[in-house]
Amino acid sequence: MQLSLLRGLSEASLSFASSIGCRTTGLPGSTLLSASHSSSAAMSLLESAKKAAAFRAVDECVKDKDVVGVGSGSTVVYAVERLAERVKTEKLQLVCIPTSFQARQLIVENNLVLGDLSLYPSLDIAIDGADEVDKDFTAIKGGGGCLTQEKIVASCAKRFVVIADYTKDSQILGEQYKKGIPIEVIPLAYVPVMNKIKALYGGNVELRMAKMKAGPVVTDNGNFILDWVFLEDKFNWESVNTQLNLIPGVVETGLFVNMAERAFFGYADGSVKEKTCPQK
Ligand SMILES: O=C(CO)[C@H](O)[C@H](O)COP(=O)(O)O
Repeated sequence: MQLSLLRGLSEASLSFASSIGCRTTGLPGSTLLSASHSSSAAMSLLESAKKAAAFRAVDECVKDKDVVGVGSGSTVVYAVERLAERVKTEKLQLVCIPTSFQARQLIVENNLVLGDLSLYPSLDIAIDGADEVDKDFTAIKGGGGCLTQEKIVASCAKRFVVIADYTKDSQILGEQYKKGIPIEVIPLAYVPVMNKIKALYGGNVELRMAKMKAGPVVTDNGNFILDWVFLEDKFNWESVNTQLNLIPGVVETGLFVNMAERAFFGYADGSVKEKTCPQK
């Protein structure tokens, strides 16, 4: 099946499912059933793609005695699953460094050895998901709000490897991921930071709101997240990242520039597109 068709199927069924979620009365049961079936079919296609990327990356990039940075998000769940399988079957000795509360839980639940940056400040490899990766290997991260710890851990690793499904593989940032650049901020500074970003670069900046709690999302570090939806497509991301980090109150940005060495993009049929950064 063509990729665009797969993506269309996935998006159409997901948006249809969410639209009927608001008005389920009056729809015949069979319509609901088929909508939820096509929605879960699209979901499982994406899950297969994530799993393929994660398994391939762990198999190709992790070796015995590595200190491994464990990223956050739904794709990383499969990477941890594969790490645990390899530890069991191949008796690998690994130490895993988490990038979030979620990653820590995954490491512990999968009986992997948990470390931290004070004990292991130098990592062999960090494996993490991404919201989008452009042709220059610049990545947007932080869709799950864990960008600061993710960037710290990745910066301590000799190799930073991205795992993602095919929908994250773009020519330019913003081509597919429309939610903007996540930026972690100290809570008291969020309005001045929003105003400064808009004055510098235009676009729209929003405070990320929680879904199951009143008020904003609070990060693992006790901070807020801004999402900057940019309008231009010709930014020099290295310079933007530097400038954003100079705004007082900004903790870190979700722009990962010159960090990833390899990217593994999985497809629903189990195949994986591997890319290596030419600059690395
Ligand atoms: O940066 C992240 C969390 O802060 C995630 O890695 C990113 O959002 C991708 O997540 P997923 O694997 O669920 O698509």
